[in-house]
Amino acid sequence: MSSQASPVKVYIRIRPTANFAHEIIECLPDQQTLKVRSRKDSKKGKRNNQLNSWVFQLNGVLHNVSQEDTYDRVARSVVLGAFGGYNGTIMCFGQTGAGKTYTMTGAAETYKQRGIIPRALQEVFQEVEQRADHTFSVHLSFLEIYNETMVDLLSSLKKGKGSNSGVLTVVEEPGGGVSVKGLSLHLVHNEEEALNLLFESRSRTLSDAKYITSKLNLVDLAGSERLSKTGSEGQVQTEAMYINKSLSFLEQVILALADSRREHVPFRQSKLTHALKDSLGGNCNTVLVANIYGEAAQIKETLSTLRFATRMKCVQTKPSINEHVDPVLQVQRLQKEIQFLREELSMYNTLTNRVGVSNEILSETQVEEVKSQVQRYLSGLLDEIPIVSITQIQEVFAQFKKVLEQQRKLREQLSPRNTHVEKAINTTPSAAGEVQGSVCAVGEVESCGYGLGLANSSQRHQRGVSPKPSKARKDKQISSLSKKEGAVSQQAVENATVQAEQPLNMSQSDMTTHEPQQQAPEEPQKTDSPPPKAEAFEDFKAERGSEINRILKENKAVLSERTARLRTLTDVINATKRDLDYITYELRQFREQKQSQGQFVSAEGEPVLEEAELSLVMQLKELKNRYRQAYEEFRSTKTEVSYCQHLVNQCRTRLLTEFESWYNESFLLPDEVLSVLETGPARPGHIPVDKALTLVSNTPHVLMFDKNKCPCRTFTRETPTRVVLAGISVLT
Ligand SMILES: Nc1ncnc2c1ncn2[C@@H]1O[C@H](COP(=O)(O)OP(=O)(O)OP(=O)(O)O)[C@@H](O)[C@H]1O
Repeated sequence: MSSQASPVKVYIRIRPTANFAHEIIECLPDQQTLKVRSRKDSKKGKRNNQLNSWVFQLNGVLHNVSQEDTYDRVARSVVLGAFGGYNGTIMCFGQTGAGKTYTMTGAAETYKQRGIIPRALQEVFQEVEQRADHTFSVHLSFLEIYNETMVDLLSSLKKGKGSNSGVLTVVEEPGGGVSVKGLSLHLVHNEEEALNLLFESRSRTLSDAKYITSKLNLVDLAGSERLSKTGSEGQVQTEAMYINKSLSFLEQVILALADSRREHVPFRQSKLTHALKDSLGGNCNTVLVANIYGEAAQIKETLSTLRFATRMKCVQTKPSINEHVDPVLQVQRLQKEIQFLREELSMYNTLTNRVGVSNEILSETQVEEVKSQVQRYLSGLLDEIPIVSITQIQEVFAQFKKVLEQQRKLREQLSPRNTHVEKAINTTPSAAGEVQGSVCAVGEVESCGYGLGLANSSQRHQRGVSPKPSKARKDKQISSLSKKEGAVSQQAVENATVQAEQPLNMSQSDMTTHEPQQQAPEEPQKTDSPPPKAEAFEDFKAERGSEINRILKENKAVLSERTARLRTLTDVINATKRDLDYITYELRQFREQKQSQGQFVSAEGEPVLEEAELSLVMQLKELKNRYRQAYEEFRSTKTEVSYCQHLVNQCRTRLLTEFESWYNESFLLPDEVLSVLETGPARPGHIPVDKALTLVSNTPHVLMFDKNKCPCRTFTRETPTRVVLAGISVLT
């Protein structure tokens, strides 16, 4: 597919600060220009009052811009582009601590401050729902590039496609794209599942003769700190060097791409540039967010980030639709179309009051209805079985055959089990049973927005697959349908409630049972016995841990509020469902009665809808609307509850972890370790006691707690580069 060159879009995001350097950095009102003024370097001790100034023209300057607006301006079009078959990459670049993770992932503490990745996932699944006429599949991968090693952060999860638990390698694809061989792909069906994968560690997809695929790369790059500034040594220095090296390779690639005279672009120099090859130089809508500090002390890093951002603006990519042709999917598409036309026809029959006329394969409910008619006919309760369609006649014969078959078996069998069979034959389905079955079908609102009197496609009788489902299986299906698609289970709501309301009081058992990975190791003996943990925890919550404790409480309050809303919605849905069932039953009774009396027709021979029937139909419509709305709100609230639940868990874990470290440092660590901690660059309050104790024999300056709390990274100096890949396939 032909494509036009399009420059990479570049945004600057400034981390909020109370010390914003207004005299140095100026954001112009067009929200696209940044002016930076700086005094020239003094050379050889001479004073230099000359000013340098630079103007950076970008696609947007995000200064004091919320997470929501950042997503709207930076990411939305790229994410939606993926639905049109365009690959997309959104990445953050910038100095350590300038806000890359905040922009990509968001603050761990609040739902409102979630970043581009969770919002992109939410948008993806909202779109999937809205585009009911397409078939989608979404896969998720999570890749970390660290010291030139690629790590699959979801490799431990089962059911991942493509994982080979071996070394990951970047491979060039025939079409010019790249992919990471061995990286596991996880099929996700909804936002909740996707977020769970993300929280646990932290695409490519399907569908028509013409189907499109796209992948979204959401990249949180490592910090671009200058090595000299980190003052690091040993292991940390090695890591920082790797990170600097891969970022400088990135810069080289950008330089080469921005220079039209350069023929060779050194993509293969590092894993990062190789993996991002099609994002930087290929078929992709690419957006860069350059994160900077607004403070005078960071001006050198800021300038270097801004220069990188400007160069990136010169890079052109060629986004094009990834369209493919698949004959198997062509068949699927036609089947879908037939299904759609059948539904349309059935809808037409219902609206024109051609009651019972059906041109499609009978649903489970309709089969049950025919069965009941046959049984009533055989027992003399019904004089004749009205003929409405070919498929219905076939089913009538099938039911007769079934009865004959059962009678034959009955005659053959002499064992006491016969009574069972006999019972089964003579038992007509109870009225309640019938209502229940039909209600499930009618209560479910069709995704295309109508479907009066239609069962959901998943509930339809699939004769080709299973012509005669057993009674037991049918019962099971019916009950599971009523649970799954009709009434909303209280269990999910209750689970959330339990979690939301769980108080966080510390006892010794809390520390060991809830957070086994943070379990305090054997405590060293100090001469002064430390205070009881429960007591110390209360002090900690009131002082050092007050902020995170406050956030935890806030999140719990939000969680409780959303859970309560979920409960209310559950009640509304269940009540609406009951009403739906009742009205459906009434309508059916009414129609059956009407049919037995003969139909009213107009002068033109059209069936006439009586007032009572019309009223029932209108009520049904109104109830379906109400049901659909409540159900939609229920689903989004459920996702929100699940997200808030994760936040509460994270805060709880953080509070406990920080308390553990604080307790260890305050009461358990030997003085020599504490003095090392005071002089080294380790962040206070974050050193697990067992690790800290090894300080005595190690180089002191290599400690830094990784803010993402990845257990294997406790002592990494920098955050590694992380890439979330969401692959989307669309059957058009
Ligand atoms: N726009 C913002 N609004 C509010 N807080 C922010 C913003 N940007 C960054 N922060 C805060 O600044 C701190 C550092 O940000 P963050 O961890 O995102 O930096 P980073 O660039 O990812 O650093 P690293 O290179 O170490 O990964 C975090 O506490 C974050 O919440």
